[in-house]
Amino acid sequence: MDKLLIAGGKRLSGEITISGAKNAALPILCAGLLTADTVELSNVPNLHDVDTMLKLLRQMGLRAEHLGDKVVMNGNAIDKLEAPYEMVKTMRASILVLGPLVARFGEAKVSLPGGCAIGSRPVDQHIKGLQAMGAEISIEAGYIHAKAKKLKGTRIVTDMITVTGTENLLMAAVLAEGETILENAAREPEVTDLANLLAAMGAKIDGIGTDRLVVQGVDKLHGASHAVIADRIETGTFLCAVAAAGGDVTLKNTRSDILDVALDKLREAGVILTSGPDWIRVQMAARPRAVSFRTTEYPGFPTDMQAQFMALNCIADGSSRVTETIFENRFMHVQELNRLGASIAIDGHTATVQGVDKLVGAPVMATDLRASASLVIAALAAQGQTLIDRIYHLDRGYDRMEVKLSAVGADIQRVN
Ligand SMILES: CC(=O)N[C@H]1[C@@H](OP(=O)(O)OP(=O)(O)OC[C@H]2O[C@@H](n3ccc(=O)[nH]c3=O)[C@H](O)[C@@H]2O)O[C@H](CO)[C@@H](O)[C@@H]1O
Ligand SMILES: C=C(OP(=O)(O)O)C(=O)O
Repeated sequence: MDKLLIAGGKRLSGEITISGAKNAALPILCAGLLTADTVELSNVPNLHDVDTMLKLLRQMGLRAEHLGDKVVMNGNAIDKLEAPYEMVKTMRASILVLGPLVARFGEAKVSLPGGCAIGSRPVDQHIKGLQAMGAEISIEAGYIHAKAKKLKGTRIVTDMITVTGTENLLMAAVLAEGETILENAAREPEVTDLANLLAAMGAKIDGIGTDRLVVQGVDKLHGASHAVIADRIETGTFLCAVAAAGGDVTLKNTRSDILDVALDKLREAGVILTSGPDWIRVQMAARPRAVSFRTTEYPGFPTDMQAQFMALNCIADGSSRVTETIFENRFMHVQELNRLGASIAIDGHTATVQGVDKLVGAPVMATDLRASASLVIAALAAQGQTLIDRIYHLDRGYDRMEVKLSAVGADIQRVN
């Protein structure tokens, strides 16, 4: 099993090119199920989750070629309307085939994802929305069976803001009969990216980028070309890495306007940031100042950046409070950070971090995707060597992270 070996204390300097967003690419690949025509994608990140999604879609009959950052897919021969447990258990985003399959083929059988390291993560809102659109849904032997001759547009108010729930219902609504209104919709840039692709495929969607999506169903969608939006979480992760290790790095092929709150927090921590339309430069020469925050839905502070900022707070001057409001169990990195010498105490949904002068390398274990990223950041700032085990979590969502970090001077290697 691969591990990362990091010798900390190196300043980072140079350029890193940011990949396309995992959380946009995954729903966008599922949108290939919605048409018999060809959809051409660029800026697709090279990630395990993308490979898993392509494997799932291919076994449904989608033809997909994947070369570099390009995917060309065609859905004119879909013949298996099922997402098996073996795949769904390795990637929760597999649930995103549910809406497109029911909308285009009137039927789907998708394994229930179950909980994961960060929370119980039910999909009741996906089911509630499809039922409101007329789908008959039963749960049997761990599978969601959904059937609808033709989905019918309606007004859906989800109980909470859900990212993949909004995406699933949006992909269902574009081929439903009549008007669907999605109230309380997620506004994450990845939802907007999916909506923009659907519009390019002929979907009629008003309110893109807002919390009220109004969709007029069409009989069919056609092919389109689309470049996946930059990964704001990969961007934020490298920004935190430079903030923690010190240095001067320019991130290319990314955007600052989809990371506003995280950038404000970095400035509060003492980081110098400058940006242009497709780049962000990060400079850090001092010890970071501690910053407190609460995770919330976009455009608030992203839960997917919580662990990385926690790592930064570990070596900051002062104490901070970090409150996680989206997932009930997203503090698994705390015990591992404490193994490196951090001083973090958890009380319910809030972690209090007392900044320490130094972290010292140790063997640690990655528990989920962003927890892994936080350990990499802490290891880059720590004295001595850190060995991070179970980095298959990291590979789910980061495109060659160790290669990108080595190129800016980090001492990081992948070992068995
Ligand atoms: C592939 C993808 O895009 N993953 C992202 C997506 O996950 P995901 O879409 O799974 O997260 P949601 O936005 O759905 O979850 C938000 C909250 O709503 C709850 N909930 C959600 C749906 C539902 O039917 N019932 C329910 O109770 C969840 O348990 C959680 O507490 O958004 C999360 C929140 O920004 C991010 O951390 C993930 O990186
Ligand atoms: C939680 C995440 O992803 P997923 O929803 O795929 O588990 C994430 O990207 O941080």
